[in-house]
Formats: sequence, structure tokens, C-alpha cells
Amino acid sequence: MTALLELKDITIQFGGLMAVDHVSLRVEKGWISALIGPNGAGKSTIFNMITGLYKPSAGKVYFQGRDITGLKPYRITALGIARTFQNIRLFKNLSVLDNTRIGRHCRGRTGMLGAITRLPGVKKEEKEIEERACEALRAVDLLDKREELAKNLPYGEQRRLEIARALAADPVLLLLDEPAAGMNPQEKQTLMEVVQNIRDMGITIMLVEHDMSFVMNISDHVDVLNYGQKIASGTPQEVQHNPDVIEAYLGKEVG
Ligand SMILES: Nc1ncnc2c1ncn2[C@@H]1O[C@H](COP(=O)(O)OP(=O)(O)OP(=O)(O)O)[C@@H](O)[C@H]1O
Repeated sequence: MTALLELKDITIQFGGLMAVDHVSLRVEKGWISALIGPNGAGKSTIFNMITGLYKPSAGKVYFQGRDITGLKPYRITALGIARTFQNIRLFKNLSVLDNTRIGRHCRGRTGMLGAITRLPGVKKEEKEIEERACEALRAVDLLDKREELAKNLPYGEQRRLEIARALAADPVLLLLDEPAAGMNPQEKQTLMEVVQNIRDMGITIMLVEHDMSFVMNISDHVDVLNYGQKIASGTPQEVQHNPDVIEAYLGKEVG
């Protein structure tokens, strides 16, 4: 069966550095799939190749069976892949709702001219954008904060707002880059519930995360990278007991 996302032998070099070295992996529809590995292993670089920010020097990215290698980021978003970034990228002085609406612009039809000239379709589209943005906020449990300015939200909620913005693009696959970074245990618990809720909405999730207990608790599948190479793949339990994985984490307990 065709995987929702499939990387085949993707490779990228930066100067002499092989940042990602012939990595193949699959993400099946409905999974929460994690990509883990020590610092500098190549995890974010893989996200950047999936989303079109970097073009692999070799290998292919397939999404829903279609070759999307090297497509522009906006085309990849339009095909159904949305993402968050490691660092917070909100418009701090805009409301929570407006920040979420921005995520929807890739689905807009009427464009700038329509908005300026107030063509009949615009009002309908604006209403639809607002409805979808509210659905995304509900999914991350922030709907009651929609009128707040983004900068007034506590840290954990700002990170959930970023997820809402990505959700507003109506993704089939959502990529989360270190979603739990910097969160306290309560914020992580809420995030875990939110991620599971999003999966239950039928959206497949791939995440990069350093917090091993978060990863091991939430994931259906884990791929492990070290120095740009894939060293293990399987269920959380399988990778936790894999000697190569234990060694990559320098004997630290994984999980
Ligand atoms: N644009 C770039 N130019 C040069 N080197 C880069 C670039 N992007 C990433 N690298 C290098 O590629 C390697 C992999 O980086 P990447 O950010 O993908 O690692 P990571 O696994 O996400 O690490 P972390 O967990 O610390 O975020 C690192 O050695 C990094 O310095």
C-alpha cells in the first residue's frame, strides 16, 4: 500500500557536510510518527526537504503517491502538508484569531484584487476563513482566547496557537518541529492531548522532539537519525531497546 509520505534515499550536503545521508522512511495515514536523534542529526533538515525549503541533492519525496521533490513550499502546503517551526513565529500584536486566519491564506481564491474591490465572493470567503480558523482554535483549545493579542498568551498557549495556524491550512499531514520545547509538565500534558485530538480529527502527524517521554507516550512509530543516517525504525518499544539507539544517546536511557 502507498504510504501517506515516503522519503526514498533523500540526501543533502552543505559544503562537505552530509547533513542527511540516503534516508528512507514512511509515514502511514493516521500515525503519530516521531523523528528523533541527537542534536545536529538532520531532523529539521528533513522537515525542510519535505516542505520544499531545501531541495534534496538526491532522492525523492512522495506524498500521497505523488512526487513532490523540489516543489515550491506554497505548492506543498496547498497539496496538504503544513508545519510549525522550532521557534515561535507569531504576529505578537495581532489577535489569536487573526494569527490563525493567516494560516488559511493558502486556500484563498479571490486574491488581493478581490479583497480590494470587495467582489461578491469575498465576503463569503472571509466568513469561511473565520469559520475554519475557529475550528482550528477549538482543536488546540484556544477558541475562548480568540480576541486576545498573541503576545498576551502564556508560552504554552503561544505554541498551541502556532499549531492552530498550521491547522487552518487544512493539512492532511501536519509536521511539528519540537512542539514541547520549553514547556512545563502541565503544558506538555495539554499538548499531548491536543496532538491526539488532532490525530483523531483524521490528520496524520509527524513530529521532531527531544523530550523522550513525550515521544514514547504519544507515537505510533519512531524513526531515529544519527549523523544524518537512519539508525533505527519501529514502535517506541522497539527503538527504546535498540542498542544503536542507546549508543547514539551515549548510554543515556531512552524513554
Ligand atoms: N542551511 C544550512 N547550511 C549549513 N549547514 C546546515 C544548514 N542547515 C543545517 N545544517 C547542518 O546540518 C546538520 C543537521 O542540522 P539539523 O538542524 O537538521 O539537525 P537537527 O537534528 O534538527 O538538530 P537539533 O535537534 O539540534 O535541532 C547540522 O550539522 C547543521 O549544522
